[in-house]
Amino acid sequence: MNTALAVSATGLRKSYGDKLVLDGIDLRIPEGTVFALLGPNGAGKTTTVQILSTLIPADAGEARIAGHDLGTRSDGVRAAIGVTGQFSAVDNLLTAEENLLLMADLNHLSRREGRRRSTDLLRRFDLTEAARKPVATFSGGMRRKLDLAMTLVGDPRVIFLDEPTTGLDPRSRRTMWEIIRSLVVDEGVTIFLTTQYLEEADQLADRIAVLDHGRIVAEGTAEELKRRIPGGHIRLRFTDPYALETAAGLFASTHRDDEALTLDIPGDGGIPTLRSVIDILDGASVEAAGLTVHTPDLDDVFLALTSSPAGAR
Ligand SMILES: Nc1ncnc2c1ncn2[C@@H]1O[C@H](COP(=O)(O)OP(=O)(O)OP(=O)(O)O)[C@@H](O)[C@H]1O
Repeated sequence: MNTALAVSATGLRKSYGDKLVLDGIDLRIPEGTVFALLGPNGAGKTTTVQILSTLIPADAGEARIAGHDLGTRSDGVRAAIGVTGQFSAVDNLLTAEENLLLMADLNHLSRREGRRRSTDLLRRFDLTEAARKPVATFSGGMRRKLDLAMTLVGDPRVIFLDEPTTGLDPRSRRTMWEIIRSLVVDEGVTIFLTTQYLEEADQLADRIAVLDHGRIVAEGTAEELKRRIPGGHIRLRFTDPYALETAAGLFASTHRDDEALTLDIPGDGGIPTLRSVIDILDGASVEAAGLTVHTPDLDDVFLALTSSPAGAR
């Protein structure tokens, strides 16, 4: 029954001059999930976030965020969302605590409530020790954490994270991932994430949309996307060469490895394909010792679906 949508959009379009940046974007993001908008540089990710977070108007299309219409209730949208982006709101000259208290003021929290939230968030983001230090002395990872903590002061239901881990080292990236996951699991917030990192989308997102030249060229779970492109296969393992030989004769196109006693059959890892492979083996009374499904990784998906290769950036 969990069908409430945190974000829904139809036909979002945006041009700058005669450059078409978004060419009709449709989105449906259920509450309490992580959605990743994945795309190469210039695909239109930031523009999408800017429109959905009321920073810029769309030329056409409709959207509802946390139940509020973007066109007619932008104040309601703003009250329900948090945005952390490539241009962070963190003030370098202030301390972490001062930044948080400033946010509390901007959100009209009482002094007492502001202090309480700020102490809470510093603890939760492991910034208590650094609370009284100027942000100018912070590492990139600490700064990102503070940026997200500042967004949380307003208790948003939908959080837009525009490339939240770009430039972070692997350890800081993992810390951010854990924080993002805990926001969804513990508080049921909805995360709208943009990223150029396939691994990030794979790790975090319930659903991924691939944006290219202002259009969504594919959407699904990471597994669904991986299954959509060629390169996937089902690998059968046998214990004797005779079984391998017999099995190889049963399928039209295969790749066999006589030393490893394996046979690769091209195809997706969907249930119907698996069932038909097993049925064919059963029909010929050939017994396989093991079966594994190999799907291409998201890198393959990205390269296959986007016209400007990820590696060329
Ligand atoms: N204010 C603007 N005026 C003119 N063109 C713009 C403006 N903002 C964005 N664009 C253009 O729109 C296209 C999409 O930009 P956008 O920032 O949304 O892409 P992106 O997918 O977020 O890329 P990146 O990963 O580099 O941030 C780009 O070609 C960009 O040059």
